[in-house]
Amino acid sequence: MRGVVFYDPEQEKQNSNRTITIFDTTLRDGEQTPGVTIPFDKKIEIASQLDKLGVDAIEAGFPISSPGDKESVKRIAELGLHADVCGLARSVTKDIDACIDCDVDMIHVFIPTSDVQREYTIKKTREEALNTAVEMVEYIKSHGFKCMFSPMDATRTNFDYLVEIIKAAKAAGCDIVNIPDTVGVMVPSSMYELIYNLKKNADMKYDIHCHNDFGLANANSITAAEAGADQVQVTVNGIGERAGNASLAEVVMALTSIYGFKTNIKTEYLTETSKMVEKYSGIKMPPMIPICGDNAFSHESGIHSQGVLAKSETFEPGIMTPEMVGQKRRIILGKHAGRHAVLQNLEAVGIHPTEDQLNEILAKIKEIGDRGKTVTDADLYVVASVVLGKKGIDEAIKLKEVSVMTGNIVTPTAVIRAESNGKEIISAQTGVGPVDAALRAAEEIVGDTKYKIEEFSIEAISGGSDSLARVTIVLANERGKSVTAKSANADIVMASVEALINAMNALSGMD
Ligand SMILES: CC(=O)SCCNC(=O)CCNC(=O)[C@H](O)C(C)(C)COP(=O)(O)OP(=O)(O)OC[C@H]1O[C@@H](n2cnc3c(N)ncnc32)[C@H](O)[C@@H]1OP(=O)(O)O
Ligand SMILES: CC(C)C(=O)C(=O)O
Repeated sequence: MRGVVFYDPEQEKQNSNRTITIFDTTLRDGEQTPGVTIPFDKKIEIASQLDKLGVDAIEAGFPISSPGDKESVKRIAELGLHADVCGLARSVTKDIDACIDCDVDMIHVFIPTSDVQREYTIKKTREEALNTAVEMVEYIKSHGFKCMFSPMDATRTNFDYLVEIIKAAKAAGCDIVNIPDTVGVMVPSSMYELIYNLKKNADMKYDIHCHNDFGLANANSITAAEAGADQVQVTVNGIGERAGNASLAEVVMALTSIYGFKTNIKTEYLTETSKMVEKYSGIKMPPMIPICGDNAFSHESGIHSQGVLAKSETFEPGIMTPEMVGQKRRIILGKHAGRHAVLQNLEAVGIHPTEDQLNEILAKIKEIGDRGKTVTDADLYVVASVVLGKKGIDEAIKLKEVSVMTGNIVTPTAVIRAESNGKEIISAQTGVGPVDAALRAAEEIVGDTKYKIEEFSIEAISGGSDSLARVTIVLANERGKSVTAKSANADIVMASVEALINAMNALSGMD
């Protein structure tokens, strides 16, 4: 294991000889997140992205659950992906038949084995549940499909019974047994003991499926791999029932970067995959989530920024870099910033202040930060322009008027009047909505191919219909230089246009 005090080279050698396969269940357990339905076409896109990422298996859905789910599992199975496509089935033949109809590669059949679930859900005795499981595995195998068997709630199941049912499933031809920690009650030490003892008593290929009720899903999954599990079940961003599942990015990076295991994941696609699932599931990730979160490689504190600028490993793990996971390192300016960070951000856009100017710029940034604002690239440029007496804000684009027309029987249309380099310009555009129309019109002020909006996000700062809208825009010029600008306004169209004009002003100053 790397990055720990007690480094054990023998353990690292053993781990590096093992490839842990990744079974992704974003489209099945992930979609069981309360309130989440991923549209059909987005499921197809996510499946293709997961395949590009290199997951070994994709649980595409639960075909019996709805005609729509069955259709999407079938369509994903037809894509000809490199990953095995799997469908979920209860221990009833109609569920298995629905998976067979989809022509998946693998059928995942489950039956509750803990006393509480067995008695209160399927109402079968231990013996009846075991016999049903055997029948179902035999049914799947007789149709020529790969079979994964899950004794559901395995971690609350009597150990001797668990071994007995696993042995029976193995004898019936099951290819891999999944051990679900259905309600997330394990801790790493009990998980290690369970998998180690299962391997000893019922030698089999094992998969692990951990829920995050106590926040231990990732740790338990990794420990299961250490104890001998061959495969881990994960979801992108850890979405899933209740508190969710183990997170694909976090488990994969810990397995590979810390423990030295191999996986087939092309880690440079982790962040784009996370962003795709965030968008299509509607479950917004907090900035501080590991690996793919916006803050995962961001530094605002002056001491950290200075260290990272000198050598990134001072305040980053080093064994995992932003590039490895498709991220960017960001030096954020705010009330905690220091001179090194400000200087580097200015020099990156060709501004070279004197010592005194730098101190003045820093003081102004702290003033803005103390008012609770993050200082965007656009803010920094305006501050630097004023301090350096260089192209001031007076020469920038000045917004004079924004008017929009929208409704159910008119095409959304916007008119913008602005002054650019002393010349008045009026532009009008239509769009899919009022914000789109207004942004198109604003872009036209400088010529619509000069800048490209790389990112646009809008959020309501306070609740209610009178909430302030905060817009963040990342704008790039033809040479690939980009700036971030924000604006807040009670009117979403105004907030959007102001953010775009702020960004244009910052970029035009750098031309
Ligand atoms: C831990 C997990 O994530 S398991 C997967 C959970 N996912 C889902 O439930 C999402 C999709 N589910 C659905 O669309 C529906 O629940 C369906 C189509 C599967 C079943 O719907 P319904 O027939 O209306 O039953 P309902 O959902 O109310 O109850 C579940 C039934 O499945 C039975 N059941 C549950 N698990 C199993 C199992 N592994 N094997 C056999 N039967 C099972 C229950 O005993 C109950 O049967 P009953 O109706 O005879 O009492
Ligand atoms: C179907 C099984 C594997 C499951 O999702 C669980 O037990 O959480």
